[in-house]
Amino acid sequence: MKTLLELSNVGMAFDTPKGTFEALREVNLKIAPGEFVSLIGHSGCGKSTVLNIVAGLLQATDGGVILDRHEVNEPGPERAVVFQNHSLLPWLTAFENVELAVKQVFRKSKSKQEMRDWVAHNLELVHMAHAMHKKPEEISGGMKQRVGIARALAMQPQVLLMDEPFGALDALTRAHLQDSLMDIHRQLGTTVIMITHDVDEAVLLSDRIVMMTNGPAATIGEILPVELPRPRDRLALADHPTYNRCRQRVLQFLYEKQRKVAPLPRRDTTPVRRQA
Ligand SMILES: Nc1ncnc2c1ncn2[C@@H]1O[C@H](COP(=O)(O)OP(=O)(O)OP(=O)(O)O)[C@@H](O)[C@H]1O
Repeated sequence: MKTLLELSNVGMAFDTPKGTFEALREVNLKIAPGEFVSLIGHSGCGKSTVLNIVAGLLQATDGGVILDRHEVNEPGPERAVVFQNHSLLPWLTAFENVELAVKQVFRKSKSKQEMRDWVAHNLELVHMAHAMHKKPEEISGGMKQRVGIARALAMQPQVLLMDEPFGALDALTRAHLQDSLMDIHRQLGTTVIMITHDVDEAVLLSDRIVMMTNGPAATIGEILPVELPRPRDRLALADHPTYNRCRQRVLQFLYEKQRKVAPLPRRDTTPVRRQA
C-alpha cells in the first residue's frame, strides 16, 4: 500500500495541575492516498487529540507524523480542518468566507478572477451556489457546515480532517451531508480522516474504521476494513451482509471490549430479615 500519511509511535502527555496526564500512547497508523478513514471511540479517549496532532495544532510529545515525506510540526493548508461547529466569520458572506481561505493559499498562483471562479466552483460542489451571498446567520446549520466543507476543499488539501462534522445536525440533514461527502470524495479522491461517534456513519463512509481504546494512554485497538463497493447507497446497504457485519464488529468493540460504563451492581435478592 502506498502511504500518504503516517503516524508513528505517537504519544501525547499533557501537563495538568494534578501532574502529567498521558492521553495517547504508541499510536501507529498508515493512510493511503485517497483513503477515507474514520476514528471512533468513546468520549474522551483521544480522537480529537490525534486529529489535532495531524492538523499541527498540537505537537506530539512522542513519535511524530509524516505527510508526503514531510514532518508535520505546525498547521498548513495541505491539512484542512472542518470542526463540528462551522467556525465561519459571521460578518462575511459564505462566498467571502471561502474567498478568505482561497486568498491565503492561492494569492500568488491564481489571478483575482481565477480565485473568484474557484470559490464559486467549490460552493457549487457542496450545493451552496444559491446562497453564496448570504451571511452565516441567514443560513441553516447544515448549510453552514456545507460552507465549512467548501472552504476546506477550496484549499485543495492533501488531507481533509473532520472532527465530528455532522455531530450537531438533525438526522435528515446529516444524511444529505453524508451523501454529499461521498460524492465529493468520489469526484476529488481527497484523503479524509473523520472523527465520528456514529457507527452507521463510519460504516457508510469509510474504507477503514480505526477503533480507539479508552484512555488514559489510549491507542488503536482494532482497524476494520469496510469492503463495500462504491458508490454506496444507504438504502441498498441496509440489508447488505457486509454492512451489517461491519456494524456489528464496531458495536462489539465499543460496547463489549471497551465498555465505558461499569456494569450495574447485581441486585442482592436475599430477602431482608426484619428485626423483631
Ligand atoms: N489540553 C489538555 N490538557 C489536559 N488534558 C487534555 C487536554 N486536551 C485533552 N485532554 C484530555 O485528553 C483526553 C483525550 O481528549 P480528546 O478531546 O482527544 O478526546 P475525544 O476522544 O476527542 O473526546 P470526545 O469524543 O468527547 O470529543 C481526555 O481525557 C481529555 O480530558
